[in-house]
Amino acid sequence: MLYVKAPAKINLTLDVLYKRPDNYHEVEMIMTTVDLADRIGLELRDDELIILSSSSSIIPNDDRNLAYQAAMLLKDTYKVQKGASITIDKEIPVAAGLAGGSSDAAATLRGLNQLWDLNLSLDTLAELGAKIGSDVSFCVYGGTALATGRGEIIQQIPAPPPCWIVLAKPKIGVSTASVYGGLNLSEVEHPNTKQMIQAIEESNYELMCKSLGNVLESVTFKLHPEVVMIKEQMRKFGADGVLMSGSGPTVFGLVDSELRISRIYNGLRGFCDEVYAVRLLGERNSLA
Ligand SMILES: C[C@@](CO)(OP(=O)(O)O)[C@H](O)COP(=O)(O)OP(=O)(O)OC[C@H]1O[C@@H](n2ccc(N)nc2=O)[C@H](O)[C@@H]1O
Ligand SMILES: Nc1ncnc2c1ncn2[C@@H]1O[C@H](COP(=O)(O)OP(=O)(O)O)[C@@H](O)[C@H]1O
Repeated sequence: MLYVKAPAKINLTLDVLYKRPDNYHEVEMIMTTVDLADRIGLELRDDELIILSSSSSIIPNDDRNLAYQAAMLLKDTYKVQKGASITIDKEIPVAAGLAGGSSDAAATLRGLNQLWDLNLSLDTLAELGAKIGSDVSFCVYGGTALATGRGEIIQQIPAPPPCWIVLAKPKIGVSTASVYGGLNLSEVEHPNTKQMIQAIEESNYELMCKSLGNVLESVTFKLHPEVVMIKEQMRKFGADGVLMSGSGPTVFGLVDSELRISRIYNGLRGFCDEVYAVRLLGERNSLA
Protein backbone atom coordinates (compact mmCIF):
# COMPACT_ATOMS: atom_id res chain seq x y z
CA MET A 1 0.00 0.00 0.00
CA LEU A 2 1.27 3.46 -0.89
CA TYR A 3 0.22 6.29 1.45
CA VAL A 4 0.06 9.91 0.30
CA LYS A 5 -0.54 12.96 2.49
CA ALA A 6 -3.31 15.36 1.39
CA PRO A 7 -3.01 18.55 3.47
CA ALA A 8 -5.62 21.28 3.84
CA LYS A 9 -4.96 24.79 2.56
CA ILE A 10 -5.87 28.20 3.89
CA ASN A 11 -6.13 31.44 1.89
CA LEU A 12 -4.02 34.20 3.46
CA THR A 13 -5.51 36.56 0.89
CA LEU A 14 -8.35 36.05 -1.57
CA ASP A 15 -9.15 38.78 -4.05
CA VAL A 16 -11.59 38.66 -6.96
CA LEU A 17 -10.76 40.95 -9.87
CA TYR A 18 -13.76 40.39 -12.15
CA LYS A 19 -16.32 37.88 -13.36
CA ARG A 20 -15.19 36.12 -16.53
CA PRO A 21 -17.29 35.24 -19.59
CA ASP A 22 -16.95 31.52 -18.66
CA ASN A 23 -18.75 32.37 -15.37
CA TYR A 24 -15.67 31.74 -13.23
CA HIS A 25 -14.12 34.64 -11.33
CA GLU A 26 -10.62 35.90 -11.99
CA VAL A 27 -8.86 35.60 -8.64
CA GLU A 28 -5.60 36.58 -7.01
CA MET A 29 -4.95 34.64 -3.83
CA ILE A 30 -2.14 33.52 -1.58
CA MET A 31 -2.54 29.97 -0.43
CA THR A 32 -0.52 27.89 1.97
CA THR A 33 -0.76 24.32 3.25
CA VAL A 34 -1.35 23.50 6.91
CA ASP A 35 -0.62 20.35 8.89
CA LEU A 36 -4.15 18.99 8.94
CA ALA A 37 -4.29 16.24 6.36
CA ASP A 38 -6.31 13.40 4.89
CA ARG A 39 -4.37 10.22 4.19
CA ILE A 40 -4.81 8.56 0.81
CA GLY A 41 -3.95 4.85 0.55
CA LEU A 42 -3.36 3.43 -2.94
CA GLU A 43 -3.05 -0.20 -3.93
CA LEU A 44 -2.48 -1.65 -7.39
CA ARG A 45 -5.26 -3.82 -8.80
CA ASP A 46 -4.86 -6.54 -11.41
CA ASP A 47 -8.15 -5.62 -13.04
CA GLU A 48 -8.71 -2.15 -14.51
CA LEU A 49 -11.13 -0.96 -11.84
CA ILE A 50 -10.95 2.13 -9.65
CA ILE A 51 -12.54 1.26 -6.29
CA LEU A 52 -12.82 3.95 -3.64
CA SER A 53 -13.74 3.79 0.04
CA SER A 54 -13.43 6.33 2.81
CA SER A 55 -13.66 6.75 6.57
CA SER A 56 -16.26 9.51 6.11
CA SER A 57 -19.98 8.85 5.79
CA ILE A 58 -20.64 12.28 4.30
CA ILE A 59 -18.52 12.19 1.16
CA PRO A 60 -19.56 10.16 -1.90
CA ASN A 61 -17.59 6.99 -2.78
CA ASP A 62 -18.54 7.06 -6.46
CA ASP A 63 -17.71 9.23 -9.48
CA ARG A 64 -18.72 12.36 -7.53
CA ASN A 65 -15.62 11.92 -5.37
CA LEU A 66 -12.83 14.20 -6.60
CA ALA A 67 -10.18 11.54 -5.86
CA TYR A 68 -12.10 9.06 -8.02
CA GLN A 69 -12.37 11.68 -10.78
CA ALA A 70 -8.60 12.26 -10.56
CA ALA A 71 -7.84 8.53 -10.92
CA MET A 72 -10.18 8.15 -13.92
CA LEU A 73 -8.79 11.26 -15.61
CA LEU A 74 -5.22 10.03 -15.23
CA LYS A 75 -6.15 6.54 -16.41
CA ASP A 76 -8.07 7.77 -19.47
CA THR A 77 -5.55 10.46 -20.46
CA TYR A 78 -2.55 8.10 -20.38
CA LYS A 79 -4.43 4.93 -21.40
CA VAL A 80 -3.28 3.14 -18.24
CA GLN A 81 -4.23 -0.53 -18.31
CA LYS A 82 -4.12 -0.93 -14.55
CA GLY A 83 -6.53 -0.25 -11.72
CA ALA A 84 -6.28 0.97 -8.14
CA SER A 85 -8.03 0.65 -4.80
CA ILE A 86 -8.18 4.05 -3.11
CA THR A 87 -8.88 4.60 0.58
CA ILE A 88 -9.41 8.04 2.09
CA ASP A 89 -8.82 8.59 5.81
CA LYS A 90 -10.70 11.85 6.20
CA GLU A 91 -9.39 14.35 8.74
CA ILE A 92 -10.12 17.63 6.92
CA PRO A 93 -13.64 18.96 7.55
CA VAL A 94 -15.86 18.73 4.44
CA ALA A 95 -17.20 21.77 2.55
CA ALA A 96 -15.17 23.96 4.88
CA GLY A 97 -13.09 26.23 2.62
CA LEU A 98 -10.03 24.06 3.28
CA ALA A 99 -9.88 22.29 -0.12
CA GLY A 100 -10.17 18.79 1.36
CA GLY A 101 -11.64 17.28 -1.80
CA SER A 102 -9.17 19.11 -4.06
CA SER A 103 -6.26 17.93 -1.93
CA ASP A 104 -7.51 14.33 -2.06
CA ALA A 105 -7.65 14.62 -5.87
CA ALA A 106 -4.15 16.11 -6.01
CA ALA A 107 -2.69 13.45 -3.71
CA THR A 108 -4.33 10.76 -5.83
CA LEU A 109 -2.67 12.21 -8.94
CA ARG A 110 0.75 12.30 -7.22
CA GLY A 111 0.35 8.82 -5.77
CA LEU A 112 -0.95 7.10 -8.92
CA ASN A 113 1.82 8.75 -10.94
CA GLN A 114 4.15 6.71 -8.72
CA LEU A 115 2.06 3.54 -8.45
CA TRP A 116 1.47 3.34 -12.20
CA ASP A 117 5.08 4.34 -13.09
CA LEU A 118 3.96 7.26 -15.27
CA ASN A 119 6.88 9.62 -14.50
CA LEU A 120 4.78 12.73 -15.14
CA SER A 121 6.06 16.09 -13.84
CA LEU A 122 4.20 18.03 -11.15
CA ASP A 123 3.45 20.68 -13.81
CA THR A 124 1.69 18.05 -15.94
CA LEU A 125 -0.26 16.74 -12.94
CA ALA A 126 -1.24 20.31 -11.97
CA GLU A 127 -2.50 20.99 -15.51
CA LEU A 128 -4.54 17.80 -15.39
CA GLY A 129 -5.79 18.65 -11.89
CA ALA A 130 -7.23 21.96 -13.12
CA LYS A 131 -9.78 19.94 -15.11
CA ILE A 132 -11.17 18.60 -11.84
CA GLY A 133 -11.34 21.87 -9.89
CA SER A 134 -9.73 25.29 -9.59
CA ASP A 135 -7.92 24.46 -6.31
CA VAL A 136 -6.45 21.11 -7.42
CA SER A 137 -3.40 22.60 -9.20
CA PHE A 138 -2.24 24.36 -6.03
CA CYS A 139 -2.78 21.17 -4.04
CA VAL A 140 -0.59 19.19 -6.46
CA TYR A 141 2.40 21.36 -5.48
CA GLY A 142 1.47 22.28 -1.88
CA GLY A 143 3.68 24.78 -0.09
CA THR A 144 2.88 28.46 -0.52
CA ALA A 145 1.86 30.16 -3.75
CA LEU A 146 0.21 33.07 -5.48
CA ALA A 147 -2.69 31.59 -7.45
CA THR A 148 -4.23 33.54 -10.33
CA GLY A 149 -6.56 32.88 -13.28
CA ARG A 150 -9.48 30.93 -11.81
CA GLY A 151 -6.96 29.66 -9.24
CA GLU A 152 -5.06 27.23 -11.46
CA ILE A 153 -2.06 29.44 -12.40
CA ILE A 154 0.48 28.81 -9.65
CA GLN A 155 3.54 30.85 -8.78
CA GLN A 156 5.52 29.51 -5.86
CA ILE A 157 6.53 31.97 -3.11
CA PRO A 158 8.59 31.38 0.06
CA ALA A 159 7.09 29.82 3.18
CA PRO A 160 5.50 32.29 5.62
CA PRO A 161 7.21 32.95 8.96
CA PRO A 162 6.62 29.97 11.29
CA CYS A 163 3.50 30.23 13.44
CA TRP A 164 0.56 28.26 14.72
CA ILE A 165 -2.88 28.20 13.17
CA VAL A 166 -6.12 27.61 15.03
CA LEU A 167 -8.92 26.48 12.72
CA ALA A 168 -12.56 26.61 13.79
CA LYS A 169 -15.42 25.32 11.66
CA PRO A 170 -19.03 25.95 12.61
CA LYS A 171 -21.57 23.18 11.94
CA ILE A 172 -22.56 24.42 8.49
CA GLY A 173 -21.28 23.55 5.03
CA VAL A 174 -20.89 26.27 2.43
CA SER A 175 -21.37 25.94 -1.33
CA THR A 176 -18.46 27.64 -3.11
CA ALA A 177 -20.61 28.35 -6.19
CA SER A 178 -23.28 30.18 -4.19
CA VAL A 179 -20.69 32.30 -2.37
CA TYR A 180 -19.04 33.40 -5.63
CA GLY A 181 -22.55 33.91 -7.02
CA GLY A 182 -23.48 36.26 -4.15
CA LEU A 183 -20.43 38.49 -4.55
CA ASN A 184 -21.02 42.15 -5.31
CA LEU A 185 -17.68 43.50 -6.48
CA SER A 186 -18.68 47.14 -6.05
CA GLU A 187 -19.05 46.59 -2.30
CA VAL A 188 -15.88 44.70 -1.38
CA GLU A 189 -12.67 45.83 0.25
CA HIS A 190 -9.79 44.33 -1.73
CA PRO A 191 -6.86 42.82 0.18
CA ASN A 192 -3.34 44.07 -0.48
CA THR A 193 -1.81 41.00 -2.14
CA LYS A 194 1.52 42.72 -2.85
CA GLN A 195 1.88 43.67 0.79
CA MET A 196 1.18 40.07 1.85
CA ILE A 197 3.88 38.80 -0.54
CA GLN A 198 6.28 41.41 0.88
CA ALA A 199 5.44 40.31 4.45
CA ILE A 200 6.11 36.67 3.55
CA GLU A 201 9.33 37.45 1.68
CA GLU A 202 10.59 39.53 4.62
CA SER A 203 9.35 36.94 7.12
CA ASN A 204 7.48 39.80 8.80
CA TYR A 205 4.85 38.12 11.00
CA GLU A 206 3.17 41.35 12.10
CA LEU A 207 2.76 42.61 8.55
CA MET A 208 1.47 39.19 7.51
CA CYS A 209 -1.25 39.38 10.18
CA LYS A 210 -2.16 42.92 9.08
CA SER A 211 -2.35 41.95 5.40
CA LEU A 212 -4.89 39.12 5.73
CA GLY A 213 -7.99 39.72 3.60
CA ASN A 214 -10.72 37.76 1.79
CA VAL A 215 -13.41 39.37 -0.38
CA LEU A 216 -15.68 36.34 0.02
CA GLU A 217 -16.06 36.96 3.77
CA SER A 218 -18.80 39.54 3.32
CA VAL A 219 -20.94 37.09 1.30
CA THR A 220 -20.58 34.17 3.73
CA PHE A 221 -21.05 36.50 6.72
CA LYS A 222 -24.44 37.55 5.34
CA LEU A 223 -25.49 33.95 4.70
CA HIS A 224 -24.19 32.63 8.05
CA PRO A 225 -23.84 35.29 10.79
CA GLU A 226 -22.35 32.66 13.18
CA VAL A 227 -19.11 32.90 11.19
CA VAL A 228 -18.77 36.57 12.22
CA MET A 229 -19.20 35.53 15.84
CA ILE A 230 -16.44 32.92 15.55
CA LYS A 231 -14.15 35.52 14.03
CA GLU A 232 -14.84 37.87 16.95
CA GLN A 233 -14.25 35.11 19.50
CA MET A 234 -10.98 34.10 17.85
CA ARG A 235 -9.77 37.70 18.18
CA LYS A 236 -11.05 38.01 21.74
CA PHE A 237 -9.14 34.89 22.83
CA GLY A 238 -5.92 36.42 21.51
CA ALA A 239 -5.20 35.45 17.87
CA ASP A 240 -2.86 37.94 16.15
CA GLY A 241 -4.66 37.82 12.80
CA VAL A 242 -8.02 36.25 11.92
CA LEU A 243 -9.64 35.43 8.57
CA MET A 244 -12.17 33.15 6.93
CA SER A 245 -10.54 30.61 4.59
CA GLY A 246 -11.78 30.37 0.97
CA SER A 247 -15.56 30.47 0.71
CA GLY A 248 -15.77 29.44 4.37
CA PRO A 249 -17.13 28.72 6.83
CA THR A 250 -13.81 27.80 8.55
CA VAL A 251 -12.14 30.71 10.32
CA PHE A 252 -8.42 30.59 11.09
CA GLY A 253 -6.35 32.54 13.58
CA LEU A 254 -2.58 33.08 13.48
CA VAL A 255 -0.64 32.82 16.73
CA ASP A 256 3.12 33.03 17.24
CA SER A 257 3.22 32.12 20.91
CA GLU A 258 2.66 28.57 22.06
CA LEU A 259 1.29 29.86 25.38
CA ARG A 260 -1.71 31.51 23.72
CA ILE A 261 -2.69 28.52 21.58
CA SER A 262 -4.40 26.51 24.29
CA ARG A 263 -6.35 29.58 25.42
CA ILE A 264 -7.65 30.19 21.91
CA TYR A 265 -8.21 26.47 21.25
CA ASN A 266 -10.14 25.91 24.50
CA GLY A 267 -12.07 29.16 24.10
CA LEU A 268 -13.24 28.20 20.62
CA ARG A 269 -14.22 24.67 21.69
CA GLY A 270 -17.10 26.32 23.54
CA PHE A 271 -18.53 27.53 20.21
CA CYS A 272 -17.49 24.91 17.64
CA ASP A 273 -17.14 21.10 17.62
CA GLU A 274 -14.42 21.18 15.01
CA VAL A 275 -11.39 23.10 16.27
CA TYR A 276 -7.78 22.30 15.37
CA ALA A 277 -4.42 23.77 16.36
CA VAL A 278 -1.84 23.01 13.68
CA ARG A 279 1.43 24.27 12.20
CA LEU A 280 1.80 25.83 8.78
CA LEU A 281 3.52 23.45 6.35
CA GLY A 282 4.57 26.28 4.06
CA GLU A 283 7.26 24.43 2.09
CA ARG A 284 6.59 22.46 -1.08
CA ASN A 285 8.63 19.46 -0.01
CA SER A 286 6.51 18.80 3.10
CA LEU A 287 4.07 16.52 1.26
CA ALA A 288 5.92 13.26 1.94
C1 LIG B 1 -12.99 29.66 -2.90
C2 LIG B 1 -11.78 28.78 -3.09
C3 LIG B 1 -10.53 29.58 -2.71
O1 LIG B 1 -9.38 28.77 -2.62
O2 LIG B 1 -11.76 27.63 -2.27
P1 LIG B 1 -12.82 26.79 -1.36
O3 LIG B 1 -13.61 27.69 -0.50
O4 LIG B 1 -13.68 26.03 -2.32
O5 LIG B 1 -11.94 25.86 -0.55
C4 LIG B 1 -11.62 28.36 -4.58
O6 LIG B 1 -11.59 29.48 -5.42
C5 LIG B 1 -12.68 27.40 -5.06
O7 LIG B 1 -12.07 26.42 -5.80
P2 LIG B 1 -12.80 24.99 -6.12
O8 LIG B 1 -13.55 24.54 -4.89
O9 LIG B 1 -11.77 24.08 -6.69
O10 LIG B 1 -13.85 25.45 -7.17
P3 LIG B 1 -14.37 24.76 -8.53
O11 LIG B 1 -14.80 23.36 -8.23
O12 LIG B 1 -13.40 24.99 -9.63
O13 LIG B 1 -15.64 25.65 -8.83
C6 LIG B 1 -16.84 25.57 -8.10
C7 LIG B 1 -17.69 26.75 -8.47
O14 LIG B 1 -17.18 27.95 -7.82
C8 LIG B 1 -17.24 29.07 -8.69
N1 LIG B 1 -15.89 29.58 -8.95
C9 LIG B 1 -14.79 28.85 -8.63
C10 LIG B 1 -13.50 29.37 -8.84
C11 LIG B 1 -13.40 30.65 -9.42
N2 LIG B 1 -12.20 31.20 -9.63
N3 LIG B 1 -14.50 31.36 -9.74
C12 LIG B 1 -15.75 30.86 -9.50
O15 LIG B 1 -16.75 31.53 -9.78
C13 LIG B 1 -17.93 28.59 -9.95
O16 LIG B 1 -19.31 28.84 -9.79
C14 LIG B 1 -17.69 27.10 -9.94
O17 LIG B 1 -18.70 26.39 -10.61
N1 LIG C 1 -12.62 13.47 -1.50
C1 LIG C 1 -13.53 14.38 -1.13
N2 LIG C 1 -13.42 14.99 0.07
C2 LIG C 1 -14.32 15.93 0.44
N3 LIG C 1 -15.36 16.33 -0.30
C3 LIG C 1 -15.51 15.77 -1.50
C4 LIG C 1 -14.61 14.78 -1.97
N4 LIG C 1 -14.99 14.43 -3.20
C5 LIG C 1 -16.08 15.16 -3.49
N5 LIG C 1 -16.43 15.95 -2.48
C6 LIG C 1 -17.56 16.91 -2.47
O1 LIG C 1 -17.02 18.21 -2.67
C7 LIG C 1 -17.73 19.20 -1.92
C8 LIG C 1 -16.74 20.25 -1.36
O2 LIG C 1 -15.86 19.63 -0.52
P1 LIG C 1 -14.46 20.19 0.04
O3 LIG C 1 -13.40 20.02 -0.94
O4 LIG C 1 -14.30 19.51 1.36
O5 LIG C 1 -14.78 21.72 0.36
P2 LIG C 1 -14.20 23.14 -0.06
O6 LIG C 1 -14.32 23.24 -1.55
O7 LIG C 1 -15.07 24.09 0.67
O8 LIG C 1 -12.81 23.26 0.41
C9 LIG C 1 -18.51 18.44 -0.85
O9 LIG C 1 -19.85 18.76 -1.03
C10 LIG C 1 -18.25 16.96 -1.11
O10 LIG C 1 -19.43 16.18 -1.16
